Amino acid sequence: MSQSTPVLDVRGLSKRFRQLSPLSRRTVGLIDAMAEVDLRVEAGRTTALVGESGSGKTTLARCVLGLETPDAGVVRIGDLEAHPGRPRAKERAARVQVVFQDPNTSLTPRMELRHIIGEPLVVHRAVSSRRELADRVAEAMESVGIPRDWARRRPSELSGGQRQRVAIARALVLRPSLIVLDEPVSALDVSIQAQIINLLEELQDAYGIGYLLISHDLAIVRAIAHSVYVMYRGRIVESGAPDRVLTTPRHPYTESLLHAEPSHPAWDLDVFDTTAERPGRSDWREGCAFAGRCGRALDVCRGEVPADVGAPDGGVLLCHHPLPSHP
Ligand SMILES: Nc1ncnc2c1ncn2[C@@H]1O[C@H](COP(=O)(O)OP(=O)(O)OP(=O)(O)O)[C@@H](O)[C@H]1O
Repeated sequence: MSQSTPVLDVRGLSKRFRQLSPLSRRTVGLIDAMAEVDLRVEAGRTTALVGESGSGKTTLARCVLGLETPDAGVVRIGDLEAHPGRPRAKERAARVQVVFQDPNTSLTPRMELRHIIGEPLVVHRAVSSRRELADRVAEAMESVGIPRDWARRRPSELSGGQRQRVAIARALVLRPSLIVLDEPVSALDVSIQAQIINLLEELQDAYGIGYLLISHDLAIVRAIAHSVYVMYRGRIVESGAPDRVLTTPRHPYTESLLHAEPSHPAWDLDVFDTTAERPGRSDWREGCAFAGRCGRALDVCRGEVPADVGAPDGGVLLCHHPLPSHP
């Protein structure tokens, strides 16, 4: 993978949650939601994070956004460095924004668009006059294809695609270097999805924004990502260029995602849900967490945590018995 300046550089990020008993609220176990994650997003590029439900994608995104404090590791956004002892959440918020999956729930339905889009500017004291506020809001609206004279309209008057444009305008208004896109089109009609994807690409080209894309939809990852990281049970098991990882995966888990894709593009079925009970090893304490589900598992996979053996394109490959490069 290329080594230009990252807008996001995550090193050794780990987060463990306490599992509480629903009755006594006592700790009954610990969940390693994310362990020793390294990840980069470069300016003007898109890094995709894929993995089934419960693999830790949201936890990683929340740690990047400063909504969750990791137990260990460093999050660098440009030259701003945050770590558990110095989270720097407020400073981070101006540089990294997020677009959520469902604009119907992420936008307050009865708030006027000018207030929804302008709010981050007010909260971060990024403007010095009402005039400047109105201009910045109008500029953000225009950049996402919403007419500036819609400023007094409300989300309840808009279609799903228009609402997602508003959510993107709100994310853009502070001119962040990084935007986390959390399933940005999966709540939209298929006919609208392509328009929003095109818009995101245009904005990236115009402003050089880095995107961290979380998506279950590999077609979207193929369409817009420049690099892809595959997460399983809190660890990155494979990474690299999408046209290599998603055509000749080396990790058996990545291959299983590709096999699940054609008939079930959302692949969040129970069988691919890491939170579901299943036989075999399920964590990384003594060996590979995927060994219990892996057709290629050897004794070593059950007894030793795999080290990164390196993917052919310079990415990560966490596997004792990877698939051949040219099957
Ligand atoms: N606040 C929390 N308290 C306890 N456990 C949590 C918490 N947040 C996440 N987890 C656990 O951490 C693991 C990773 O969850 P996470 O939501 O990050 O996965 P995900 O890949 O984003 O899943 P999805 O695609 O379903 O959103 C899961 O086992 C989840 O149950």
